[in-house]
Formats: sequence, structure tokens, C-alpha cells
Amino acid sequence: MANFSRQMRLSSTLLRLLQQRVTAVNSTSSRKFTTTEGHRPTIVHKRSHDILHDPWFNKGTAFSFTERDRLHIRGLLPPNVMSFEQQTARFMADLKRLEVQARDGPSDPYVLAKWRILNRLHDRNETLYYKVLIENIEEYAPIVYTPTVGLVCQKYSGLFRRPRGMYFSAADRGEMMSMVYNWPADQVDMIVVTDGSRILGLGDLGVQGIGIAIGKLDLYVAAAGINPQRVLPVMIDVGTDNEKLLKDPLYLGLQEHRLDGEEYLEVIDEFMEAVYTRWPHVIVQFEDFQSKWAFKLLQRYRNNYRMFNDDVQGTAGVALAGLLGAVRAQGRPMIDFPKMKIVVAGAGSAGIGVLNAARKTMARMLGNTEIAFESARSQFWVVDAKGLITEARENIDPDARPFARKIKETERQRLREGATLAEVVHQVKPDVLLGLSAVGGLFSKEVLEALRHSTSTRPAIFPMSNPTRNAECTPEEAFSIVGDNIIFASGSPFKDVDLGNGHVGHCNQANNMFLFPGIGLGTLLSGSRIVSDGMLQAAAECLAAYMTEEDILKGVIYPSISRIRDITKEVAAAVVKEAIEEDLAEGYREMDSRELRKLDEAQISEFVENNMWRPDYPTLVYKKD
Ligand SMILES: NC(=O)c1ccc[n+]([C@@H]2O[C@H](COP(=O)([O-])OP(=O)(O)OC[C@H]3O[C@@H](n4cnc5c(N)ncnc54)[C@H](O)[C@@H]3O)[C@@H](O)[C@H]2O)c1
Ligand SMILES: O=C(O)C[C@H](O)C(=O)O
Ligand SMILES: [Mg+2]
Repeated sequence: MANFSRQMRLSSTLLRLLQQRVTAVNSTSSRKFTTTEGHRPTIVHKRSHDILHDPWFNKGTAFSFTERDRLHIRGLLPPNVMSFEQQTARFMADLKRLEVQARDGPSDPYVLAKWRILNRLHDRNETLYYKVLIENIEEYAPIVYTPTVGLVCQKYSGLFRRPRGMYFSAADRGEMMSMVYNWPADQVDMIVVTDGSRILGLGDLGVQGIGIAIGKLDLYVAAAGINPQRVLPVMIDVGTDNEKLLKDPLYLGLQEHRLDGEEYLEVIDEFMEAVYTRWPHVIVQFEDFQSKWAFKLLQRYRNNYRMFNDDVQGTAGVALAGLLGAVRAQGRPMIDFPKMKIVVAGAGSAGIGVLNAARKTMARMLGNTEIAFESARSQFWVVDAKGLITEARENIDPDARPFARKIKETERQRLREGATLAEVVHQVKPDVLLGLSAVGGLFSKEVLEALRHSTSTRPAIFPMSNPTRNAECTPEEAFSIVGDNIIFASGSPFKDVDLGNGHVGHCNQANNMFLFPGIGLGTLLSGSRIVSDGMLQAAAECLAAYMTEEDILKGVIYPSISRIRDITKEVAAAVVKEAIEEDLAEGYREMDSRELRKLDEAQISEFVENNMWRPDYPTLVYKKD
């Protein structure tokens, strides 16, 4: 009897195994024989451990039996061959177990543990990692990207395991042109580079800022479908002025003060020359450079290289789309935008970028004349660490000067140089209060109470600073103090607010993640040599038009992150179209500029979609070098 039940157990195990094998066989045989690149075999030049430790080709337990023989890895893996779906499910179960044990809330103590688990998967098997990320983007973007990525950068010394990306330091001067050949990939499409000097709202984190470049590139892969083999996170370590890091024995970067002036520029110039020599078509996204350098570097390189600054230009487009959404949410036509009164707290790279873009858009709507440009200026009040910026400000930052209020105007409004944010909001009664100050809680009770007197029927509150703790206010504060009717959009994600009357206060996320992946992908596929103002404007307009009237009236002015792949495709198509119209498009692979010009709108969209990478295992075949 005992024997019989043992046999039964064995045969049910066997049956299960066989079923799994059959499923695996079926899933292979049911594959359509298309000519798409994903199903052609990939030739590999390594075997054995090398392939298991190579995240580009590793499939872990999903290697089939024949592949295990071919690649000399039989016996190096547990015997059960898992399907891609089983692997995903197993990984998700593990990740979920952690969550069941700790029901989180906004200050989830397990975010770093989740990041670690995801990071380990990233090291082992990139294809599976991106499948998990894409299928669960809403849940895990806040882990691999903002806000958790900020914490990861802060704790980088402890979290560092396997290196990812490239590091160029001040000590590498004169060597970068050869160093760049140490990177294993012959093709790189996207580089995100930082010097770690202003990571989110967390200040100078030195070499630890590499985390932000990695997080942005994760979105390039997940949202824009850039091939993960062709992305490169870069950290340019020119030292740090963070005294704590300078003394920290575990710090992984150069323990000297930051280079400045010509010396600093020489390092960045050398880096740019090196990467464009090896990969002439690469797109370089500058990220989280302190404002002092952000504008200068943008002006220095934007006419000669395929580059853009995400904090200045990406943020500007995202904010602009939100501002236009706020106009529509009041039931007014977009063309009413130039009538909006906008108070901006923060005049750094992000704030100034937003101000310039909004002013230009207003001027265009008013007829694109010099008078229109001048008159648009008076719709903005800018408050920085020293208060309201007026023409009376001493040593005014040249980038902020165009937005300094005229003395006469301020007197008329009973304001003055250096007036506090609360005073400005009280006197101006703005339609929009937008924060890019990196100061958590800046929109205090006093400021929000003053906004209750806004002349708008639906005041808009945009605490755009990151990460969560640096947000100028929480949605709970905004809805409870200013009212249920407001439009709320924050840089870091917040949960919707229960307003207690059967209604929900919607929390939009106003983050440049809705634009930079599409700007990069569109630039890549158009083959444009530069990222023009027109291409950036097209990206912003595409995002602004994405939401339906019905959504907007409900206060939903940005898409949910679950739609990031779709919005990114649309943005990229808009960028390609604009590049064609501006005669900048030089084409991509077999789609040369002449072919590109023949495409209609739907065909451009299809072209974009067909060139977006998806996580899918190719069949691997070994070939000797
Ligand atoms: N949501 C997004 O997509 C997005 C994009 C880019 C930047 N950001 C966030 O914006 C913030 C600022 O970035 P940045 O590069 O402009 O930084 P920055 O340090 O260059 O600028 C900060 C600005 O805020 C001002 N400021 C400081 N204290 C203030 C106060 N008490 N009141 C009013 N203004 C004050 C400073 O004077 C300065 O002008 C960061 O937190 C960053 O994470 C968000
Ligand atoms: O990184 C983000 O989440 C947005 C932005 O680039 C920032 O610097 O805050
Ligand atoms: Mg940034």
C-alpha cells in the first residue's frame, strides 16, 4: 500500500513535470514563423559559466535541454526547465511575499529590500528583469526610479554589488578616448550622464549619483523600448563638495573637492569627444547637474551633439503639458493659457526651464511677436530662496533676470523685492502655484490658505520637487486646505486622497519620465543630429493632447504610469514627425531620410512601435569567434 501511494506520488510528480515539458514544447511550437528579429537565433561567442553570468544572454532556469547541451551548461542549473512565464511568476511570488509581510503605505520600510531583489535580477537576467518591470511598471517604477532611486543613491556605498555603467573621473584626464573602448558593446544608443552634483532634491551625492543614470535608463528600456544592450549609464566623478562624503571611509568616489571652471569643462569636453568618437550616433542625456553647469553645458553642446538636458528641457515640456491641462480643467480653451497667473517657487535649472517654455508658448499663442513675448513675461512671479525676484535684486542670476518683476508693478501689487511666497500668493491670487525648489513643505498652511483666494475656479498646485520628502506639500494638505476642486500634480508619486464625501482627490504625477524616453527614442529613430526646440515642443504638445476632455475635467491631467509605453510611443512619433518637418531627419538603419519623408502619421507610429525592444528570449546558437 505504502509502495502504491509512493508510486502515485511519483507518477503525479512525473505527470506535472511532463505537463511542464509539454507546455514548454507547445509554447515553442506555437510560435509564429515571422521574420521579426526577436525569433532569429542569436549567435553567441561564449559558453559555460560565461553565458550564465552574462545578463544579456542569460535565461537562468529557462535554458532548454538542447541549449544546455549546446552551451555546455548542463548540470550547472537545477534540472527543471522553466518557461518564461513560470520564471516571472516565481520571481513575482518572491517579491510579493515580502509585501504580504509588510503592508506598506507611503513610507514603506521595505523599498530598499525590493530594490535589492530587483537589482539582483537585473544582474542575473536582464530579459526577465525588464519583463517584470514592464508588466508591473506602476508598482515598481517608484522602486527603480523616483523616489526610491534617491534613497539608493544616498545609500550607494552599502548597496554596491556588481558594477553597472562607466565611471570617468578627474583622474582619468587624457585617458578617456581609450577607456571608452573598455565598454563591451559596439553599439550604444543612449547614455545618461550625471556628475552627481544635484541628485533629485538631495544635493551633491558625488559618485553615488550613478544610481540616477541607471534608473533613467531603466525607463528608457521599459518605456521607450531601447535595447538594454545599447544603454550606458555614466558617472563623471569630478569630486564632491559634500563634506560628509569627503570624510566617509566607505565612499566609493574621489575624495576631493569638485573641479570647477575651465578644469571642469575640460573633463566634460573630453568625455563628450570620447563617446562621440566611439559611438557617433549616440544620444547623451544630461541629468542632475547643478544649475550652475546645467545651462552652460546645454548651450555648449546642443548645436553640435545629439544631446539634451532632461531637468531643463524634459521638465519644461512636462510642466507645460500640465499647465495646459490645468487651463482645460477649468473648462476653458487652451488658447486662454496666456491669461494664467503663475507663481513659481524655485529658479534653478528646472524652474527656469519651465518658465522659459511657458513664456514662449504664451507668446506663440499671442501672435509670436516681440510685444507678445514681452507681455507674456508679466504672467509669472518667481520666488527663490531670497523671496520674490524683482529688478531690485542685487547680483541677479542672468537666467532669472528675464522674469524679475518690474519695480512699478510690484509696488502696484503691494509687493517688494524679497516678498515671501505667502505674501506673493496672497497678493497675486494665482491660477497656478508650482514648486521646483527642492524644499519639502514649502507650500505651508499659510501659503495654501492664501491660495484659497485664487481667482481661478480650479487652482492648480504642482509640488514638483523630488523625492517624496522634498515635495512642497502633500496632496492631503492641498485638498484639505485649498479645496476638493483643485488640480494636484507632484513630481514623486502619491496615492489618491479620499476626500471623505464619496469623492477622490486625484494625484497626478508631473514627472519628466513622461517625456524623456520619447524624446530619446524619437531622436534616435529620426536620426536627427540635434535635439531641436521644435522637437521638444512637439513632445510637450503630444503629452498635453494625450488626455481626453473627460479625464481632464475629472482633474486627471497626466496619464497613469501604466500607460507610459503607449505615451512614449506617441511622443517619439511626434518627435520623428517634427524632425522630418524641420528637415533634420537623417533616418535610422534601412529607413533613410527619403523613406522617412514618405511616411504618413500612422506609418510613423508603426515605424516607432516596430523598433521598440520587447523582453523576449531569442534562441541562442554557439559560434566560435
Ligand atoms: N518633477 C520633475 O520632473 C522634476 C524635474 C526636474 C527637477 N525636479 C526637482 O526640482 C527640484 C529643483 O531642481 P533644480 O535643478 O532646479 O535645483 P536647484 O538647486 O538648481 O534650484 C532650486 C531653486 O529653489 C530655490 N529655493 C531654495 N529654497 C527656497 C525657498 N525657501 N523658497 C523658494 N525657493 C527656494 C533656490 O533659490 C533655487 O532657485 C529638485 O527637487 C528636483 O528633484 C523635478
Ligand atoms: O528624476 C526625477 O524623478 C525627475 C527629475 O529628473 C529630477 O531631477 O527630480
Ligand atoms: Mg533629474
